[in-house]
Amino acid sequence: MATDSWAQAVDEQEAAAESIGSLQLKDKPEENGTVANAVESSSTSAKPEAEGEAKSTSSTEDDDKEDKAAQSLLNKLIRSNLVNTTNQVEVLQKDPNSPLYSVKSFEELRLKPQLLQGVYGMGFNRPSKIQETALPMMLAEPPQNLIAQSQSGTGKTAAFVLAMLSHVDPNNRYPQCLCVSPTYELALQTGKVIEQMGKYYPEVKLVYAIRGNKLQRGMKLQEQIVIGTPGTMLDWCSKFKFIDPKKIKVFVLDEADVMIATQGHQDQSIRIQRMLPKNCQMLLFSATFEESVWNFAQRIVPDPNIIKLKREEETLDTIKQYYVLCNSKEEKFQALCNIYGAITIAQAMIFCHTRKTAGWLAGELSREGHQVALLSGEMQVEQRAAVIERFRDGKEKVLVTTNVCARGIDVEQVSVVINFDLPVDKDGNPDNETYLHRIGRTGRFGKRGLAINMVDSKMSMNIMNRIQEHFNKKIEKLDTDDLDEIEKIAS
Ligand SMILES: Nc1ncnc2c1ncn2[C@@H]1O[C@H](COP(=O)(O)OP(=O)(O)OP(=O)(O)O)[C@@H](O)[C@H]1O
Repeated sequence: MATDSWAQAVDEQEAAAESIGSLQLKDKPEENGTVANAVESSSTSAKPEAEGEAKSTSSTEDDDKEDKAAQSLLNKLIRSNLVNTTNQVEVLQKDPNSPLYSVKSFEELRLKPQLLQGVYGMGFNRPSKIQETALPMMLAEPPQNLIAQSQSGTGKTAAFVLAMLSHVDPNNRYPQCLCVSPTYELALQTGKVIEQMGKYYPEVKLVYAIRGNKLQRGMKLQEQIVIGTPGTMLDWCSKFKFIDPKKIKVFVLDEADVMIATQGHQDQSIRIQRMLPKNCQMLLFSATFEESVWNFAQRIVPDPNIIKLKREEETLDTIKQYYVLCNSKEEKFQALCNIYGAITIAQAMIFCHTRKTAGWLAGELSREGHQVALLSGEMQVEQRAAVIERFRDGKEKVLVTTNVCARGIDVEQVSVVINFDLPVDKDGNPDNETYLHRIGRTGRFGKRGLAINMVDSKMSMNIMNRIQEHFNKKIEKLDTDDLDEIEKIAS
C-alpha cells in the first residue's frame, strides 16, 4: 500500500466504525431458482435493526472487546475448508445401551439422491469427524435430540442443514424446520449453506425470519424451512402466527455460546422451544461449552445425546521465542527495522495493544516501503475478512493487528509473529491464552516458527517473565543492534 494512501485508509476504517451497527441486505443470498429466499424485495434497501447485531458503535473505546458474533462470522467468511482434527469425538448417548452408529461415507446415510448430489456438489467426499457420529443420530427414526460441541469449522452447520433438508416433506407447504441463529448475518450464512446443499432439491423453500423482512399480517408461510434470529422467530410463531409451531419437526439452535452472550436471546429461544410439539427433534450446536452454555442447552434439548469434539491443542514446542529490550515505541520500531534488515521474513503478523499504535506502526512500516495490511477491531467484519484474505494470498507481507481480530484466525504461512505489545488482560495481567494463540501452532501446522516480544518497560518485562514461567519455556534475549545475532535466529 502506498504511503500516501495510509492516512486515508486509516480514516476510512475509523469512519467504518460509525456505520458498523447498520446492516445492509446486500448480502442477502440471491434467488437462484432452487431454494427460494423469500425476503421481500421491498426490504432490499432497508437497514433492519437485527437483534443481537454484531457490533455496537459505543464499543469503539474498548478496542479489544471480544465480540463473539463478529468473530464467528469472520471465521465463516474466511474459512476455505474443513478444520481437521486428530482428536476423537466423545459421545454420551441418551440410552447407553442402544448401538452407536458412525458412518464413513455419505452413501451409508441413505440420503435422498438430490441431497447426496448436493453434498457431493459442495465438494464433500466424506463426513467430517463430528458428522460421522452426528449425522446417523440426527437422521435416525424416531428422531433423536442432540447437543453437539466442536470448534468452528468442523462441519456442524453442514450437518444440521443436511438433517433439516432430509426431514422436510416438500409436499407440505408449511414450515417444518426452524433454525435460530444469534445474528442476521449468521442466519444468512446458514441460509447460503441450505441453498447450496438443496440445489438439486428445488421443491424445498427457505425463508428468513429477520427484522426488516416484513410480511403481511394474517399470511401463512409456505416455506418448509425458516431461519432467523430469536426475536423475529418468536414473533412469527406467537404474535403474528405466520408459523404454526405445532407443525415443526426439527428445531435447530445454532451457535448457542454466541446466543447466550446476547441479552434476551436465551429467553426468546426457550419461549419458541416451549411452543413446539413434544416429538419435535431438538438440536443445539456450540463451538465452546462452558457451564452457562450447558445450562442453556439442557433447557432447550430434553433427553439429549451429546457429542463433543475437543479442540486441537496449541503448543509452543516448535516455536523459537525471543525478547528485545527497548525504551519507547520508536525504539521498538527501530528494532523491527533492524530485524527486517537482517533476515528475510516472508510474512509476519505484528500485534499491538491499541488500534492507535497499530495505525501508527502500519504507517511507519509503510513509509519504510513494506507492503502492510492493517486489521483493527472497528473495521466491519466484511472489511476484516477482505484484509485477511489479501494477506493470506500474499498480497501484503506484514499484517499489523490488534488482539480482537486475530482470535481464531489461522494464517498458516506466517512464520514470524511479533508482539509489539505483550498481551495483557483488562487488569493488566499477562494474557497467557492470547499469547499461546498468537504464536502457538497446532499439530496441524507443526512448522517451526519465530516469535519476537518487544519489551519497553519494567511492567512489560514483568509480564514477559510471567508468561515465560507460565509456559515453562525460555524466551531468549535478542540484541537487535547486532546483525550477526539476528541472522542466527533465522537459521
Ligand atoms: N464433510 C465435509 N467435507 C468437506 N468439507 C466440509 C464437510 N463438511 C463441511 N465442510 C466445509 O468445511 C467448512 C466448515 O464447515 P461448517 O461451516 O459446517 O462448520 P461449523 O462447525 O459449522 O463451523 P462454523 O460454526 O464456523 O460455521 C465449510 O467450508 C464447509 O463447506
